[in-house]
Amino acid sequence: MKPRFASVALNVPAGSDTYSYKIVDDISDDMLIGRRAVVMLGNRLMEGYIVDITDHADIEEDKIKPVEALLDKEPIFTKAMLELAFWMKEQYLCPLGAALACMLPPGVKARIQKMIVLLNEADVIDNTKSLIINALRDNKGRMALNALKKVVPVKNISSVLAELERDGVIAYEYTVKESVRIKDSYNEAAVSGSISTVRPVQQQLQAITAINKAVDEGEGAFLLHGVTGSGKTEVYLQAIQHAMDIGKDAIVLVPEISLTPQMVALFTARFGSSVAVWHSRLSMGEKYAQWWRIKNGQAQVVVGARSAVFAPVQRLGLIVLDEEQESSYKSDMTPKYDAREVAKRRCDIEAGVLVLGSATPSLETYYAAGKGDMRLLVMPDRINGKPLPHVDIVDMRQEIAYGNKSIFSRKLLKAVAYNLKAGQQSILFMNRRGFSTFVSCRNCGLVMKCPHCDISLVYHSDKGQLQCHYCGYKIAVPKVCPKCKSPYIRYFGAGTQRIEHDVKQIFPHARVVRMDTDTVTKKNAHRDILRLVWRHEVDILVGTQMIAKGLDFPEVTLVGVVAADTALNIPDFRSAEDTFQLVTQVAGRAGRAAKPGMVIVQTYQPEHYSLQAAVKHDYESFYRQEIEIRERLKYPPFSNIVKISLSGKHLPDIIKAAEDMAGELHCYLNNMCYNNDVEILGPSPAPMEKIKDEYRWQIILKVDVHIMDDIKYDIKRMVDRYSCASMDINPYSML
Ligand SMILES: Nc1ncnc2c1ncn2[C@@H]1O[C@H](COP(=O)(O)OP(=O)(O)OP(=O)(O)O)[C@@H](O)[C@H]1O
Ligand SMILES: [Zn+2]
Ligand SMILES: [Zn+2]
Repeated sequence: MKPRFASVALNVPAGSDTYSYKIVDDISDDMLIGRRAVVMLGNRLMEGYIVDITDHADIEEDKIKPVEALLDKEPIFTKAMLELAFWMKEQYLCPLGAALACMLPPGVKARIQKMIVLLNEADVIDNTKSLIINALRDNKGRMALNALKKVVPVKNISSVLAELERDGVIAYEYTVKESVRIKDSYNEAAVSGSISTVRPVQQQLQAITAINKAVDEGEGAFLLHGVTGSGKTEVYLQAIQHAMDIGKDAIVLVPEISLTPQMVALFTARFGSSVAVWHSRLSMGEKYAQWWRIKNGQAQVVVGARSAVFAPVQRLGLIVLDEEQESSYKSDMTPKYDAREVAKRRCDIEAGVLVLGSATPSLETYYAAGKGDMRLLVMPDRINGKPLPHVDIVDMRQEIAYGNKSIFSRKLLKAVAYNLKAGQQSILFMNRRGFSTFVSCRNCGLVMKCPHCDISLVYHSDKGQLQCHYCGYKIAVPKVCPKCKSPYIRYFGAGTQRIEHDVKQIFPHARVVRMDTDTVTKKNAHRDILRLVWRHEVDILVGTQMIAKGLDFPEVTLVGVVAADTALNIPDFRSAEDTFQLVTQVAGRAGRAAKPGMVIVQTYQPEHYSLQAAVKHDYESFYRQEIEIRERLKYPPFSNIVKISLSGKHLPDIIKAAEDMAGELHCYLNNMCYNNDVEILGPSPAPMEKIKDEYRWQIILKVDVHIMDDIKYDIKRMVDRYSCASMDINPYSML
């Protein structure tokens, strides 16, 4: 037989994509490609993934080691998934092994143990050898290498073992332990609810028809732009049903925070035990079980957060991304992938149909739809002809001029009072948690900052603590200023705790509940709070982003955006877009059922175009103004952003590295005559200059979309030469 070699991808940070190993077993190529295997790299045993079988090796044949062991009974990656991984490697410049690793459930990573097996008890004179043989005999002829090393603590044990193996006295074996214990399969899907039938309305029907046709044809990409409460979910459900009817599978991605029990119940009510749920709150064992349910075809509908885009469905029909504008679809860890792009690519490879849905599409996506890269489906009306809520802007400067120093405008207070009286529910939205967002000394002006991060500490009233929201550092609130010893400590800036506190003072009889990451830490707390709201056992719900999107509470008629400026003032080119989206989304929680809704937006910049457009529910107008700015300033979608981050404990080193790298970049672009196609911003300190004792500098490149592929590998190579540097292509956070 001709020699065969496996190209094995390993999840190691640097180095080649694949390494060659000899195949010794008599197994067909098809049973090898996509299979997990144990191989030796240097003197380490590693788990790797066979991505190809060839008849030639990339190094001299006699230097090539054999594949030590094959894992699983059959390949775990399909050819399509391998192709997707190869694409990710090029797109995100990540190691091939890292791309493949994120397609497996976290628990699948094997713990590999090298075992020594005694084959015959030869008489030996060598002392070490007889020690080894005796030890093995005492252990029923089989020992893990590590255990043996403890019993026979000699330095040269490896070479002695090699001799014993050559003489046929011992052999090696590998035992592979999956690091998860498989518990009972996760059973969220079993709680099926009542199957309500919904009759789609005209605008839904048009969308459904178009998507279904594409699913039949196995090709197509859509942007479903439907206002809040227009019934997008029903479109997804019908399209999924259709895919299932013709024997295909569907993946539905939702932002982690929208993956509420309500959302899951909606899918399980419709599709029962065909649903697999995939989110970060699952334990490793649960994820592992779900993954295999999908892989084995027991689940045809996967509902999950970002990483569910890799769910191993067998016959992909449809991938839906709800709230496609959400930044959480972009991973900020290697591989730094964008689930929207991965979904698109996966659909192209596996003849699936992509549906991106949103009331406030990202600029990039809407631009792509405008160019014809995907088809635009519009649902301009709310279900049952419900009007969109009336939005009022309150100029907080005038409140101050009037002498109102409270965090609530007179208008908002009046509206809350009215709602309480009328027995209707209200939502107060604030996208910062804690009580006061910064604390300073009135005497010397010292601002209390985290000693590890260049960030103000946030006061948490329930614990009497100052906390850093980046590293978790906590201290008791100081009684006197640490610098000048003055007792006059002042608290500025309101967070959700403050809103809750003040609202309870003003309306002592109101039932107020707060929902943010501080109040949902306990298991089921999230569900319990939403249930209270659902049963109308709450009058006022105070919360962060967590309550801004997707929630469908019929009794909520008032939404107050307490400080629209917090999002607007973030130093990021997306801040206007984020603000428009946030205000539109949170406003969309109001007046979804019988009673009309009302929204009050408090701000110090009432004239800002993102707020003006949000007031009118005018996405188009916002888009036109924002896209013009993006084009003028060459921001995405008119360029690709490459963010090069440099971080480390020693600031001068970081600055030096940043300057050196910027010099190299300028020189490179000059030599390649790319000066007009790439703009270099910085080096400069990151907006958050220090986090967890690490200083952070950055260089931002705005790269013309046409030359990105020509230069990205060169830039990556430059960045890789600096151990303190990393790069991210089209990041979602510039902080
Ligand atoms: N054809 C229909 N007939 C009656 N009710 C419907 C129909 N379609 C959807 N609904 C109901 O309308 C409400 C709003 O729908 P849905 O939550 O899907 O809106 P959405 O477009 O996802 O909004 P958002 O962007 O705010 O999440 C839901 O309560 C849903 O059950
Ligand atoms: Zn002071
Ligand atoms: Zn900190």
